[in-house]
Amino acid sequence: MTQDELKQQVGRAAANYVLSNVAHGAVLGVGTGSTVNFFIDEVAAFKDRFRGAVSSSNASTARLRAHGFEVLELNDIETLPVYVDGADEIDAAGHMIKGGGGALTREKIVAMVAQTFVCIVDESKRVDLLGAFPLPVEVIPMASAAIARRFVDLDGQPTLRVAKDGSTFVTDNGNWVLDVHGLRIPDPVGLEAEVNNWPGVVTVGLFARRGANISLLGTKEGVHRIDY
Ligand SMILES: O=C(CO)[C@H](O)[C@H](O)COP(=O)(O)O
Repeated sequence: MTQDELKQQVGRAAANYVLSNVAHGAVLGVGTGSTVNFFIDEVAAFKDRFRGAVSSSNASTARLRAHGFEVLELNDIETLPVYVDGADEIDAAGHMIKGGGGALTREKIVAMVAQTFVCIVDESKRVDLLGAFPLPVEVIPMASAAIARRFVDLDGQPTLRVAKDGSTFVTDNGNWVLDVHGLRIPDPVGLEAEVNNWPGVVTVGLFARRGANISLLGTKEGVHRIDY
């Protein structure tokens, strides 16, 4: 199976999960990325079962709307039963690196409100130690060099993310992203707390304090569900 086929398989499994576990008329929390795109495409056939969705990015909002989903403002929602999102890495405790698509800040906000975080990944994302994937950090532009120096002090190699056209990548919130290579992260909860405290950091792409509750892992042998 190709990686895309594994992603499609978990997208379908996540659609089945929400159809079985989320009450009629509820609002869905929807993440960002190619795996989530498969989820959106699969769940769209059942959109009338839901009041709508809260989205974590402009890209997911556009895809949801193209399918006729109502996209609601998080400020108008009190509870979200489930948030479905992908990850760049996930460890045995459900801690994740996220932000490969640059949507980490809104993803973390929507995840904070949700009761259950369902992480959908193909098996290549499952790791014993976080950090082989460069850690995305959304920063206020004027702080980027100062924050980069702090990561160098931690033996990381930060690079400023560049868009496909060669310009500096800008998030949906108007900020920049540092991708920090070469980190080994044995204490993701501690590093998340530390980096969160640095002035100019908007969001660090460690989702550890609020990790996944469930992962649906796409493998050649089928989808494995892991509860944390
Ligand atoms: O965090 C994310 C976007 O900010 C994505 O969930 C993560 O990058 C995984 O993406 P994909 O499903 O395309 O592999």
